[in-house]
Amino acid sequence: MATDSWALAVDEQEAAAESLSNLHLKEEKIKPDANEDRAAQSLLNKLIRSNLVDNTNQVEVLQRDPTSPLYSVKSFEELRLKPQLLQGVYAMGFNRPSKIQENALPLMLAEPPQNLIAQSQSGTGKTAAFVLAMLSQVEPANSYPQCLCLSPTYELALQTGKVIEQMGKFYPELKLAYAVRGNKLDRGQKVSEQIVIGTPGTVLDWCSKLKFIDPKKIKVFVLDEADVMIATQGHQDQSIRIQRMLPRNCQMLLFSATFEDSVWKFAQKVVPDPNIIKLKREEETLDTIKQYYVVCNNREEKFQALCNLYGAITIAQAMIFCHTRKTAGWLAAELSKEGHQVALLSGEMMVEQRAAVIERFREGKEKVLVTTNVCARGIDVEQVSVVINFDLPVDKDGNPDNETYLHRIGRTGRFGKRGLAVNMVDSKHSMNILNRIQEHFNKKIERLDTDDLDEIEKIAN
Ligand SMILES: Nc1ncnc2c1ncn2[C@@H]1O[C@H](COP(=O)(O)OP(=O)(O)OP(=O)(O)O)[C@@H](O)[C@H]1O
Repeated sequence: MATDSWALAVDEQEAAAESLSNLHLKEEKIKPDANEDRAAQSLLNKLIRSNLVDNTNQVEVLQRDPTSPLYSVKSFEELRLKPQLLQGVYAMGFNRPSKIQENALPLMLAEPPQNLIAQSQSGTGKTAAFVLAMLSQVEPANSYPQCLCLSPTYELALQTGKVIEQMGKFYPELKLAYAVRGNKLDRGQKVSEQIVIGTPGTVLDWCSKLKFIDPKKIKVFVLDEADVMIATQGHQDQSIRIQRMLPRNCQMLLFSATFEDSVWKFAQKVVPDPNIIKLKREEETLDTIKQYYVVCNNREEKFQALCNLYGAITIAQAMIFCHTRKTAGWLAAELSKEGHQVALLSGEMMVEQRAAVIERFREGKEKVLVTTNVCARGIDVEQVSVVINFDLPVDKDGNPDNETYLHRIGRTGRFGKRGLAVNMVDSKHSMNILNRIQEHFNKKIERLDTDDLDEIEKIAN
């Protein structure tokens, strides 16, 4: 997150300078902080995802009881799900369990139910897994909450709710309630729905102050997106307070896309005696990428160099990365003035708007996408074969951000597709950054003269 907060800080500085010059001192703009951005990123990923993220890495399983046999399933039938649920799974187009589901589902559906902490990158099937676990444990004849799921934001709760509704489609007696801000019940009323999904603050109120839910009757407790959750002030404490109200034999499940120390500490507080499942991210490499750099003196020259390259890069689809929203906005506008069709993906846009832009890009309706690092993080657009670093990625201290560099232009070995990366260098400082990136990966980055048409022709092929 270091880079993100750095870029946000740069944006804030720019915005501050702007507002000073406009003498709008009192109308201080409220900017989304890095945490909100993390939740937005997660939502964005959900909105644009239509498939599982493939992963060939081995799943690491740490069982609470190492002597019990390790089960994994290769089909949904093996799980002996209720027929209505199996029907729901197939209606969603799932033919077989994903890698993480192969191991997580037997553990979650075991008798007695087991606690679980699971970590794997976004899009690997975690949500579908815990939704299935909740739906399997519910007794529809009982009209009170039995499964409780915490999500970091209202929007993320709605997304998970949709999955519950889809998967439970053939289970009409099963009902779902949303414990989110603005969803009001009358005093003294009780929630009759069997599954409750909500944000920590509201769920805590519903369980304690307002007593809409009897926490002692909860059988399955899910804490989703733990990494996003703990990034929001107060959510960690609220989640722990909710967990403390649940019965001892309640099944506790926690999911996270990343696993920093802070997430791990939190997970251990809310999930006693856990089984642990981890799936590493697929490694990315620069082996199949041709890397170049272009020397310029300032932003205008970088723009000119980009225009020279434009014909060559638009043979395929390209992404252009800038450090701040402001540069990205400026660049997209300049390119448009030159008559180039480009799309802009910026942090100022609503998440839904961002999703629409990415969707158009994915469908090939847009060939060039200008964006900032913060905005593009975590978005995998596989067909992109050209990446332009209009600004090189740096961290908050101005050092090269190698991880982001690799993530922007690298490919997972399996796809092995060829790619092209062009880095714009406009100062001694950025040349130094480039050299350090080169050294770090021990991969040569060639100089490119964008006035030399033959050379440009060569890189495009
Ligand atoms: N077994 C499966 N077979 C095919 N598709 C699946 C399967 N499980 C999940 N999917 C689909 O793959 C996509 C990603 O799944 P899911 O949302 O469960 O992942 P996730 O790990 O929870 O991601 P996130 O961390 O973003 O919430 C969804 O579109 C989902 O419908």
